[in-house]
Formats: sequence, structure tokens, C-alpha cells
Amino acid sequence: MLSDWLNLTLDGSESGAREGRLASGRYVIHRPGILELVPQESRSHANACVISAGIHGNETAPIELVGDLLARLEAGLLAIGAPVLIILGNLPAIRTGQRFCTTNLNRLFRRDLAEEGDEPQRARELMATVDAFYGRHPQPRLHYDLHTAIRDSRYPRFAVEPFGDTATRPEQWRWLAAADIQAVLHQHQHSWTFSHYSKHYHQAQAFTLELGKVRAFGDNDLATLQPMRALLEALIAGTEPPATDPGNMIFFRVAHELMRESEDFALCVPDETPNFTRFEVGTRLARDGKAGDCIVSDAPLAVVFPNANVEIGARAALLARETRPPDD
Ligand SMILES: O=C(O)CCC(=O)N[C@@H](CCC(=O)O)C(=O)O
Ligand SMILES: [Zn+2]
Repeated sequence: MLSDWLNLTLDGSESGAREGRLASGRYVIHRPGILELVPQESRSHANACVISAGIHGNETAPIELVGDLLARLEAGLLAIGAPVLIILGNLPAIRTGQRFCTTNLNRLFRRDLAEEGDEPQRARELMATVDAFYGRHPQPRLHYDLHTAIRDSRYPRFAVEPFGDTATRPEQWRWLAAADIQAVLHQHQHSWTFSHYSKHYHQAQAFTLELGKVRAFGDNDLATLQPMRALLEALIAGTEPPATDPGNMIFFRVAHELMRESEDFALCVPDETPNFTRFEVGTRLARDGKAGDCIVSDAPLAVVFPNANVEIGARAALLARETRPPDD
């Protein structure tokens, strides 16, 4: 049964590829953690949708949300009207409740990836699956990669828009606003995340969506995610998603990426600094044995994803400034 898929996948007992039928189409399990919904008939608003969760293993709310969607499909409360690829990313990390096991999966989505190991291997599998999925389906391409953040946030639900040449279509802002996304962070350079992969290599409308704070399974408040669930349901059904004026969404652009460059690295802001906290010119944000001090200059900066506990060479924070909303 479709609703078993999530539990079997999480406890490691899903037994290879299999298929099943639903009233409105069928589902195909391609590999562990990779499920495709195939509509009997693709509706006129259908996108070829990738919905991914668990790219970081401790980010459980999006996995619970996917479980909800599958239960509604199985109960016949939701029909499949679009091709949809549902991905659970880092299965060993989900099973152990860790962000990652050896290295951060969400930095490995590049075709010239040279690293070896479990997470690089999973990144290759996911890239090949996404390539084949978009190659099979002619509909407009879309990818929402669902996450939760380590810190509290001035805007608990926000979108990260990957850097890339593909323009974001204005309806995306209306859909995300209706899904109660409160802020958007435009990336200023390539980031080799999963959503960036779909945008960069497949010209998809693609975002990383931060849907609250990291919590253990069972501790999430899915009530706050009902508007997001409505958006995902419309995408699966191939119907037009709810839309609202994005006038209340706040837009930021990354100005600098703060990298950890040495063992001797510390953030100078409190560990629990909520995302989008603003720091005035002159504030020392970090010190690094190799790179020196990072001090806010020119204009105040908002700190997003502060994390001193990253690998050397990895991002320890994004530093952003508020920007004008994109033109409609
Ligand atoms: O809260 C944090 O520090 C991290 C939350 C998270 O996993 N964010 C994503 C953002 C991806 C992007 O930049 O598009 C990540 O760090 O991979
Ligand atoms: Zn994440």
C-alpha cells in the first residue's frame, strides 16, 4: 500500500522497486526513498513536480507533510493530475535523526562531483532520477525542496531562491504567499543544493522551502503548514494553486557568504541568533584563524543560517540585505 511506503522506507524494510494502483493513476517506487506518482490523465495546469524532503535527516516536519499527502491520496481525498516525483533524501540520516552522516548532502548536487562515499553516491542517484523524470515529462518543471531550519526565525517560513539564469515566474510568488511563506532569500551565486540543481541544469522553477524549525518526529505543529499542504495538493492534483498578493512577503538578497576557513573559527553572535536578525555596521560577526574577522561594513546585514559547527570550507552563515520585491 502507498501509505506503507513512508514507514517501510524509514525502517529500511522497503523491498526494492514495485508499483501500485490508485483510483486516479499509479505509483512507481524506483529506488529506496524515490516514489513517482503517474496520473491516468495529466490536467491542464499540471507541472512536472519534484517534491523532496529529508535531504537533511533531522528535518522531520516536511517528511510528516509528505506522509499526510500520501495518506490523502490513498484515501481518495486527493487525485493525481500531474507527474510527481517524491523524494526522501538522506535515508540513513533520517533513520538516525542527524542532519547528515558524513557530509552535507545538500552541497553535492553538481554534475562534476568528484567525492566518493554514501552521501555523494546518493546525490548521484538523485541527480540521475531527476534527469530521467524531467526527460520523461513535457510539462513545465518545478521543484520544491522542503526543509526546516536549525534556528528560530523572524520569518518562520521562508523560501531560498537559488541563483540561476531561469527567471522565477511571477505566479510562484503568489503561490508561495498563499502557502504562507513570509520571506524570500535570493542567492547571489551558485550553491550546488538540490533545488539549485533543478534550476541550473533543468531550468525548473525551484526553491528550498524552510518550513519552521527542526524538531523530532511527532513534535511538529503541522497546523501551521496547512496552507503549504494546499499548495502541494494542487500541484499533485494538477489544478491551479491558491494564489494571493505577495505584498506582505519580505525579500532579501545574499550579500556575502560567511565561510569557515579554519579550525580556529567562532561566530561572535549568540548561537541561538534567529534567522534574519539584523546587525549594525561595525558589529563583529565571526573570527577565523585564517580569514580574520568578519565585520559588518557599508550597511546593516541580516544573518541567516548561522552555524559555527560546519566542516572547514563550508558555509557558516549567509549575510543578506532586504531588497525590492521582484517586478510582476
Ligand atoms: O538552519 C540551518 O542552518 C540550515 C537549514 C538548511 O538546511 N538550509 C538549507 C538551505 C539551502 C539553500 O541555501 O538553498 C541548507 O543549508 O542546505
Ligand atoms: Zn535543511
